[in-house]
Amino acid sequence: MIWAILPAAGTGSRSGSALPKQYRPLLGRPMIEYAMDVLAAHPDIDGLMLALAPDDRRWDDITHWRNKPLRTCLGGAERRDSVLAALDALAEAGLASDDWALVHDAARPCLRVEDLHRLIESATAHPVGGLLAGRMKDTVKRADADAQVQGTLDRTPLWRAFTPQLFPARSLRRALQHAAQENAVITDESSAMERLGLSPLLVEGADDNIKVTLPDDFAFAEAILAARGAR
Ligand SMILES: Nc1ccn([C@@H]2O[C@H](COP(=O)(O)OP(=O)(O)OP(=O)(O)O)[C@@H](O)[C@H]2O)c(=O)n1
Ligand SMILES: C[C@](O)(CO)[C@H](O)COP(=O)(O)O
Repeated sequence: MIWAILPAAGTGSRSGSALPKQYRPLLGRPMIEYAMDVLAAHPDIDGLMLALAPDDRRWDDITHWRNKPLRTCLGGAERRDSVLAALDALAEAGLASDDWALVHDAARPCLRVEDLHRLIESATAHPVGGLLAGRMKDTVKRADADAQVQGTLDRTPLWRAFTPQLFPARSLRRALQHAAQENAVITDESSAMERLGLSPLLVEGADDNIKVTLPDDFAFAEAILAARGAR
């Protein structure tokens, strides 16, 4: 089974939104619903698990999303903790040894079906798992505290990590437990696996799989979705 985990317990403080950004409407629909639709529609995804803020009651009476089971759990202080809480909740419900966890930011509404399909095909055939990512196309500078260039990096081996990130659920849970015990700074699931010496597979995905982070990103995401015919 593949469970889609959507960490959605953040406040979106960088976005300037009065609402938690994952619920800010895009073309009239809450942002989170775009990713939920794509994930729930994929035949290989068996259910959705949302990690939510303590005061988030939006999903209390919703048990399915597009005919897939929808579960919720209480998220944590950091994204890492929210993903681990979702894995703990799935484990309590009985994680099988061959279950997979596909973690996708609720703040990435523009996920393409074809990228999701390619990730599932590639990552489940890889001994570690993998993640959608984009090759670095710009020249990359390293700067000092005053934003003065200190050097230029070779961009050839550099990629930008996106989500979804797809790993065996039990392995990912152990990796995140380990990171939490060491209070390691974990900003994505792959880095938790990397800390154990594992090398996840990078699966190239579309650059328009943006994470809505700053105020200007809302209009950018709406333009991407509108160009695909969302209304
Ligand atoms: N404690 C947290 C923090 C973040 N997230 C989720 O992780 C995703 C990516 O994180 P980010 O873009 O950083 O969201 P926020 O933490 O809400 O944004 P900010 O850092 O601007 O407050 C978002 O869907 C967010 O809801 C979460 O589930 N639990
Ligand atoms: C997981 C992620 O989207 C991969 O790029 C990113 O690390 C999330 O970072 P954030 O600071 O929690 O938005």
